[in-house]
Amino acid sequence: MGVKLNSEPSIEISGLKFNYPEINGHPPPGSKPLIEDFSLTLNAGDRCLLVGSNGAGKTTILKILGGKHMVEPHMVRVLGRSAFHDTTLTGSGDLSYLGGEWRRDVAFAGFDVPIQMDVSADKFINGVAGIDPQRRSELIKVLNIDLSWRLHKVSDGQRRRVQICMGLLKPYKVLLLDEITVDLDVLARADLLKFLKKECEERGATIIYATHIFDGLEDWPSHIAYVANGKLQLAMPMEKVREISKLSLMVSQIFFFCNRMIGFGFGLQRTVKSWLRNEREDERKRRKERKVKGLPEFEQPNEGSNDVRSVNNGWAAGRLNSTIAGEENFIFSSNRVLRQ
Ligand SMILES: Nc1ncnc2c1ncn2[C@@H]1O[C@H](COP(=O)(O)OP(=O)(O)OP(=O)(O)O)[C@@H](O)[C@H]1O
Repeated sequence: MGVKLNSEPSIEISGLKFNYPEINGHPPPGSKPLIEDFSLTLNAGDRCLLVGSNGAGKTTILKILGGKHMVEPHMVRVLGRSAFHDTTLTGSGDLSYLGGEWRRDVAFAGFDVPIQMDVSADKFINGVAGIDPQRRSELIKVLNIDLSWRLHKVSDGQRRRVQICMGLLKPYKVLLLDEITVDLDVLARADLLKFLKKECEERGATIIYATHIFDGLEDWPSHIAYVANGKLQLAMPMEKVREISKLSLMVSQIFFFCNRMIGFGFGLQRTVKSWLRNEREDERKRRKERKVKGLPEFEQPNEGSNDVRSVNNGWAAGRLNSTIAGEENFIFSSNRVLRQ
């Protein structure tokens, strides 16, 4: 799949393990890894949707890929390099990460700029040096930005568009998107998705997009990856998903795998919903079984593997690896917390 401009994969995740460390820099002793046995390979031109329920680990995976958390270099390679250890990846703009939570600042070219200050969109966008003027104009058009906007007076969605524009100014090779379209109106979202698809098809960019919003995405991804409880449940080209989905219509009980994809006909949203519903049912069953066994209904954080210290990682506190800034001080998944 994808535009094979380079035989080397753009993204290679092999046997990724990760756990968030505590204040002492280590994960709780004996705790189960949050991300485990995670492997995924994507090539130039691939557009991968990353789906999963709240708390599944999508943001964590994207942050690891964006070099914000340290993992062993062989576990995660972006453009053949370790995102955490090779700071030129983000510095050069080859790797761009746009986070989903509302953030007040934009980090661009190493500077933190408050995006709600009294400054015009023009100054903000045109103030970045070394950008191809044609690309800049195209982005301003795609995101329908009025350069005279004063950023402290515009709406959340308008401010968000300026933020996204800043994040896309450099012609990245790998783009990590963590639900960036929540504030956008339908038209702005559709135009942005179209632009991003073109970037993959024409320039061979690789995009991973974590989202819960499937409207208008039917024809967008080339691949889909479904994550649950930090584990990759499946990852495959969309054609294959469609094939299996069709097949599952004809033969209703093919095998477990297909059951996870059944919708009545292919519908991305329906398909993902059925995965999540199955996951929730499995979880309920597990909880029931635990109760019967006299165990606490919810798994305790330190149940599971014996030694996670060896697989951890550490935390890259304060590193400015993302195009849009913001280190989070919360421990819930990003979509579980209220925005500031
Ligand atoms: N800094 C942190 N320290 C400890 N645990 C964390 C931290 N950040 C997230 N977690 C935990 O990691 C798990 C996965 O969170 P993550 O944000 O990756 O999920 P997600 O799939 O992106 O969810 P959502 O769809 O809600 O955005 C959650 O259980 C969350 O509580």
